[in-house]
Amino acid sequence: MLKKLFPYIKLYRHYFIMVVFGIILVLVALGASIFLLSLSGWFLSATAFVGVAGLYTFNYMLPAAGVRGAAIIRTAARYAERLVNHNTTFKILSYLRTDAFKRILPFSTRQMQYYQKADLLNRFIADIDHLDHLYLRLFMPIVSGLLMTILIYFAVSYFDQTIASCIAIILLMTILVVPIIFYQAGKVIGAKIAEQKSEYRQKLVSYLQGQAELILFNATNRYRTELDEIEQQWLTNQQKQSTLLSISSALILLIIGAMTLLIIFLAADGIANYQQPIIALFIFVGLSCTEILAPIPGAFLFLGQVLTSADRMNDLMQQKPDISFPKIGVKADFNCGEISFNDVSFTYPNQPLSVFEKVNFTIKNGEHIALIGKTGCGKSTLLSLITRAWPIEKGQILLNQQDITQFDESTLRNLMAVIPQTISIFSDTLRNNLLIANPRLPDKKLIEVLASVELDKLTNSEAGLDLWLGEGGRALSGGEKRRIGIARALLHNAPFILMDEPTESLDSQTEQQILAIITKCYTDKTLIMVTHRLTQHSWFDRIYLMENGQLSIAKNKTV
Ligand SMILES: Nc1ncnc2c1ncn2[C@@H]1O[C@H](COP(=O)(O)OP(=O)(O)OP(=O)(O)O)[C@@H](O)[C@H]1O
Repeated sequence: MLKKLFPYIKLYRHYFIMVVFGIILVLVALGASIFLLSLSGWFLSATAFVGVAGLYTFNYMLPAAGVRGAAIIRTAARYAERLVNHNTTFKILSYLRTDAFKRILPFSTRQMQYYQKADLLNRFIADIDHLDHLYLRLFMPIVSGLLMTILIYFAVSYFDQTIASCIAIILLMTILVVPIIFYQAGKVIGAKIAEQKSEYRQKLVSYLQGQAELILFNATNRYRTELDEIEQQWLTNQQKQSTLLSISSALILLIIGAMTLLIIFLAADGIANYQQPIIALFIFVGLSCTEILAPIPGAFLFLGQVLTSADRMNDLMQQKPDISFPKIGVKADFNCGEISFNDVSFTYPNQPLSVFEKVNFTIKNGEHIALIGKTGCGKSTLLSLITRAWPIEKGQILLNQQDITQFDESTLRNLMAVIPQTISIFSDTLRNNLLIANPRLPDKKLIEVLASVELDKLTNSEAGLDLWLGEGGRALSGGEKRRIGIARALLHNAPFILMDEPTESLDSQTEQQILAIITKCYTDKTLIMVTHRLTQHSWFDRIYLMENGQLSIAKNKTV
């Protein structure tokens, strides 16, 4: 169990001072609370005991001031404790989220494909949130409970050693034994809740994203029923967890009640030795221990949930990236674009058949290449090997005679502009959608490039480059999205251009327009275009056919 939680417990060392400060404040708040109740109990008993005669002999002022002081300290310490401890938790959670995000950023496509987007989101939000129980619900109550037990022991033993020992033993046993019982009782339920929450969120996201298809195929109700079933199971488990929580509170009350009876019994035994109001003080110390014990069983009830979340985060965070880039790579020549594949073989993980076997070809600077082949023959895969989305199994890919593994990530990205099959439009302005390709360009350049891809009508509106695109913005047609992709590639201004079916699913007129833009804009770049329909074949220097894991030249301009 500790092994699973260790990576998260380790994080507390970054916030050591705040954690210690938090513990001190909890102790002050608990101490003030116990002192307040015990003193009030004693004060009431003492005043009743002295009766009217006490009006002249009893010092009312000092205990009353003590009660007031303890009440003020308790309120202030409780407030400060909440402030400090919640602040520490937020800091730890944000550190954890940032750290988790940094770790998954370098993951390869292979590693990312095992996680659905909704699952990742759930790990980042719900699982990390569960880990906050570790500090506020587990660590804090146990540590403060143990320290408070020691303090109470020394305070009460000033009056009576036996009663002090009795309180300390009962508190200690409760802090050490009760959590184990409730951890065992809540382990399975907690794990199920964490899993069901994740499953529900993933299904809900798919349900919302696939609304159009579900409605068209009349499958909304079926899907909704599955969703409701998971929700029902989740609620049932939450109900069981709440029942256990109530039982734990009842058990603590029972323990406190039994302890108070024992204190009365022990105090009554030595009644001749005490001033009578002191007995009330003992009783109220016992009763006020509820504050120490109340959060403990609940904390362990949630431990199963915390452990499942820790498992899910460990699974993500302990992976090493498949693809690593050197921190300082070799220098690249940005004025040349020559690419070579030397005996490159590649098989997708856990697949029986390889996609390529010993593929060899060289594309010279400025050449334009079309790559054709049947669906599923591996055209897109070939492009993704050049971008290092997947690690190659055997062979070598060279860009300007340098192995691609020797470039640092930023240099490799600056060497190539990629136009993928699906162009992502971000929910942002037209300007920011273009600047992802090159953040330092002035508006003038953006407008110029938009004009060259025949998208100037977008900037003709009043908003200009501030036109909002993506969700909630102006919906772009398929052809317009492709043009945005081409504009980004132009702004990136790299020697290699990789295009994955840039005219797929466009009507023939738009296709002609897009191809005309490509042939006009990329004349002096080295270009590889994956395509199914080859309409501008005279423009290409060579056409490669991919078949059975091999590349062959289907047409050569010079032949
Ligand atoms: N992530 C993956 N894991 C396992 N196999 C994959 C993965 N991606 C693609 N494949 C398989 O590898 C083969 C080549 O896929 P690829 O997408 O490169 O083909 P393609 O020629 O580009 O197809 P299309 O013309 O339909 O886009 C296919 O059989 C595909 O099922």
